[in-house]
Amino acid sequence: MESTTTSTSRPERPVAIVCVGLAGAGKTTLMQQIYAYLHQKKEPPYVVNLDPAVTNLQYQANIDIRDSVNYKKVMEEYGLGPNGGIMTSLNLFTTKVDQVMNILEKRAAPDPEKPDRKPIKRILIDTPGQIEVFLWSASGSIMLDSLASSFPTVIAYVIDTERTTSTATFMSNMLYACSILYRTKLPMIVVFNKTDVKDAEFAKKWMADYEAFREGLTQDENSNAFGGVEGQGAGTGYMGSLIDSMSLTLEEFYRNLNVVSVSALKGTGIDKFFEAVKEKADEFEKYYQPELDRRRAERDENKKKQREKELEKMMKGMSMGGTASSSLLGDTTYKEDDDMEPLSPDDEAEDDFDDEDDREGLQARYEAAMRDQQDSTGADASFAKYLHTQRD
Ligand SMILES: Nc1nc2c(ncn2[C@@H]2O[C@H](COP(=O)(O)OP(=O)(O)OP(=O)(O)O)[C@@H](O)[C@H]2O)c(=O)[nH]1
Repeated sequence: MESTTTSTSRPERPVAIVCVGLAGAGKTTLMQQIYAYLHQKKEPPYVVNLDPAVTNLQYQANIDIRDSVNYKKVMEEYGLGPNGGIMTSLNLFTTKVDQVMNILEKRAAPDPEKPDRKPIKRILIDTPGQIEVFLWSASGSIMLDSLASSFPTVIAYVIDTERTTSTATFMSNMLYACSILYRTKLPMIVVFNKTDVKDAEFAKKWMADYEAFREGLTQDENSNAFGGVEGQGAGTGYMGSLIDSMSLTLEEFYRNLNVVSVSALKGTGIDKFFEAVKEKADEFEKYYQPELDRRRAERDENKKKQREKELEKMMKGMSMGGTASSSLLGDTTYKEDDDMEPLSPDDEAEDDFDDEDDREGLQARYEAAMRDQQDSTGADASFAKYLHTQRD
């Protein structure tokens, strides 16, 4: 990957690790293992649990969505099913995202009042197993955007290795990972978990060598894994040729991933996991941060233009031409350290406007995220429709 912009040098920031994966892949067990590992190294992480439906957390979360939202009550009150309940709970929690970010930012910096307390180095985020509810919802976007705007953020996509041994399930998992990458635009680590039950070497080989994957595919076709008539291979052959071409298409995607094998249960592979986190966090600073900065500058510029337009409209409404009105203003430039006059009642009104602006900020981010969802591809649009039915 070539970087076009150089990242500005920043003080070292904690890395946020967001654990995502299908239900039962082992996210919570991995979080628990990482938590124990970091405590042992005397570098305790800051932990955020975003799974409102989890019943038994094996680690101590610093911020827990369940403290703010009662998922069961949300389901009852809004007459929702489990997925709708999780999504609504996340939406409700998102209204607190600014508070959460404030806390994280405070904990990431040294506290002069508590010189013994070391700034955190890692933030761990556990997410619901209903992966789409988190990643494809407005609240998921807001949370990830907020995290990535303050910290290098890495996605750890956890896979149950034992359940991905056929070429078809493997490909489904990789396509899922690919869609997460497109959705989040964040660096990703693929974590093959449960390697105490099934070694992940076969999967790593499939990702590194197309011929090896092709061989696995032929074996699956010959063993009738795609539902053809016994002894006659893979039915129409459609599945086999689709998986084959997908594998070629994904070669570029595989090249930019870090892949690690762990057993969250036994605690193996955790060192390698942290090496991958370090690599991806560096990649974030080098390649993703400049892009984020560029997008932020573009957004600010658009906002400024919009304000200028509104101002011009307002001036026209007051029958004051742009030039005439600007000539009524002195050419004083205010600086941050200029002495401030006491606030007049008018100024106070303006201050209220700023507060209002802040409140509208969250609303605007919701709307932008929703728009984003609807502006996407056809599949995305049908998903948005699904989400609407969930909300209704
Ligand atoms: N053998 C083995 N079992 C594991 C491993 N990691 C997790 N498990 C088991 O897999 C099951 C699911 O683990 P969880 O950590 O709850 O999975 P999750 O992804 O958080 O599940 P959801 O909360 O439903 O999304 C549990 O029974 C774990 O004990 C592993 O490395 N090896």
